[in-house]
Amino acid sequence: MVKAIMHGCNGKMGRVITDLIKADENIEIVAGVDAYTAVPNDYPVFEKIADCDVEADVVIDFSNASAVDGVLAYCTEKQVPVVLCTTGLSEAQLEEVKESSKKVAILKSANMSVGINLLLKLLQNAAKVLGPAGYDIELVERHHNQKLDAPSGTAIALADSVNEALDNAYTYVYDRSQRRQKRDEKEIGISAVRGGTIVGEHEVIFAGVDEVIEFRHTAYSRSVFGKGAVEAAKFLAGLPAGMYDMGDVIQF
Ligand SMILES: NC(=O)c1ccc[n+]([C@@H]2O[C@H](COP(=O)([O-])OP(=O)(O)OC[C@H]3O[C@@H](n4cnc5c(N)ncnc54)[C@H](O)[C@@H]3O)[C@@H](O)[C@H]2O)c1
Ligand SMILES: O=C(O)C1=N[C@H](C(=O)O)CCC1
Repeated sequence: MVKAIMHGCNGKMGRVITDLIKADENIEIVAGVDAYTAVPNDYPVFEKIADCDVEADVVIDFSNASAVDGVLAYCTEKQVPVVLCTTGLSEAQLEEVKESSKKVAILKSANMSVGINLLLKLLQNAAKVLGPAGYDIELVERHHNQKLDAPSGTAIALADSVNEALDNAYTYVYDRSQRRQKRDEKEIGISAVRGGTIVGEHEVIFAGVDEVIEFRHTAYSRSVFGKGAVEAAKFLAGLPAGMYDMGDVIQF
């Protein structure tokens, strides 16, 4: 039985994962961490991860970028692998994730769903054909009105996947409002929409002369992320230091 600490246990994703793990006989939550503690839980909850003295095999993190430094410090010190799902990390934090992965197992993914992880691969084939053929590449993401970061971590991951297939020759443009010029051929435009309770939508648009090809992923519930995170936690527990991603968990 894998013992997990749920970091961000009282947030939207923390609640989804708590329910999923209750129904899974191979993993249990032995402790939670959340700055907001006014929620009844079946496991002990600590306000800060540094206060958590419960032994575990893995940490699952869905919290806030400001909390991630503490998660990395805890996991490297206690030698507990971590499934890092929080988005909106700074460049310095991304560097720290890399450094920490030399000391402990880290699985970082902006999106735990099967669909997005498949899309990351499919897009590379499309980009290799459509990029050199001169198709313009644009990305649109839509999320709920509570989301703090923009663009989504998934949008950045999709753009990175396309860009990697094109020898990283493209730059990202997030806002055209101050520009009075045509788009560059080697741009990926990334637009973010926020509203209501939209769980998560991503569109990757290849626009050519007289034709448009679009790839779209829609998450209808948070359980698509939750299921992936639980599988990732079971996969990561006990693994040596290193950087892992959902491609290691889902074998396509
Ligand atoms: N990788 C994925 O598949 C995926 C999917 C959904 C959400 N996310 C990301 O996960 C994060 C959380 O999403 P959410 O919708 O659950 O958000 P949320 O705001 O509903 O929940 C976050 C929880 O973290 C807690 N928290 C914040 N700072 C903390 C701290 N310093 N210490 C302890 N707890 C703290 C909050 O109190 C809250 O309960 C976001 O960054 C989001 O973008 C990733
Ligand atoms: O609800 C969120 O917040 C989500 N965040 C991730 C992102 O930023 O890509 C994944 C989708 C849901």
